[in-house]
Amino acid sequence: KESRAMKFQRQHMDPDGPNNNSNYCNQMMRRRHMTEGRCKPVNTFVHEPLVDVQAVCLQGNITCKNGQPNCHKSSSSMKITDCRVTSGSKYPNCDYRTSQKEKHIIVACEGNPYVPVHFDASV
Ligand SMILES: Nc1ncnc2c1ncn2[C@@H]1O[C@H](C(=O)NS(=O)(=O)C[C@H]2[C@@H](O)[C@H](n3ccc(=O)[nH]c3=O)O[C@@H]2CO)[C@@H](O)[C@H]1O
Repeated sequence: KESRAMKFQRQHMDPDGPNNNSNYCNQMMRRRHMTEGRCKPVNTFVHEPLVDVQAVCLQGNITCKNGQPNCHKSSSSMKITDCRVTSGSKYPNCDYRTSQKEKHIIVACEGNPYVPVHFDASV
C-alpha cells in the first residue's frame, strides 16, 4: 500500500520539471495516475528539490483549509505548475490548463518522520 508521504511525492513532486510545454499537465496528470476513474480537478506540481519541500514542515504551524493545525507555509516562493481541468475536458480524455507560477506553498505534514502528506494551497 502506498504511504501518504509517497502519495504526496507522486502527486506533487517534479524537481526536474517543468518541460515548458503546454501539454505538461496533460502528460503529468496521466503519468502520475490522477486521471483514473475521474479527472482530478486541480493539482500542483512543485519544481524544487524534495529536501526543500520536506523542510517546509519545519516552518511554524498554520491552520489548514480543513481546520487542522498541521499546515506549514514555505518561507520563500517556489517554482510550481498548477494543473486545472478545462471546461471542455471529458473523462477519460482529461484535458488540463498548465500554469507555471512562483508562489509560497502550504502543505500539511504528519508522521514520524514529520513529512508532507497533503498539498493545501499556494499563496
Ligand atoms: N491538515 C491535513 N493533515 C493531513 N492530511 C490532510 C489534511 N487536510 C487534508 N488531508 C488529507 O489529504 C488528502 C487529500 O487529498 N486532500 S485534498 O484536499 O483532496 C488535496 C488537494 C490537493 O491535492 C489539490 N490541490 C488543491 C489546491 C492547490 O493549489 N493545489 C492542489 O494540488 O486538490 C485537492 C483538493 O483540494 C486527503 O486524504 C485528506 O484527508
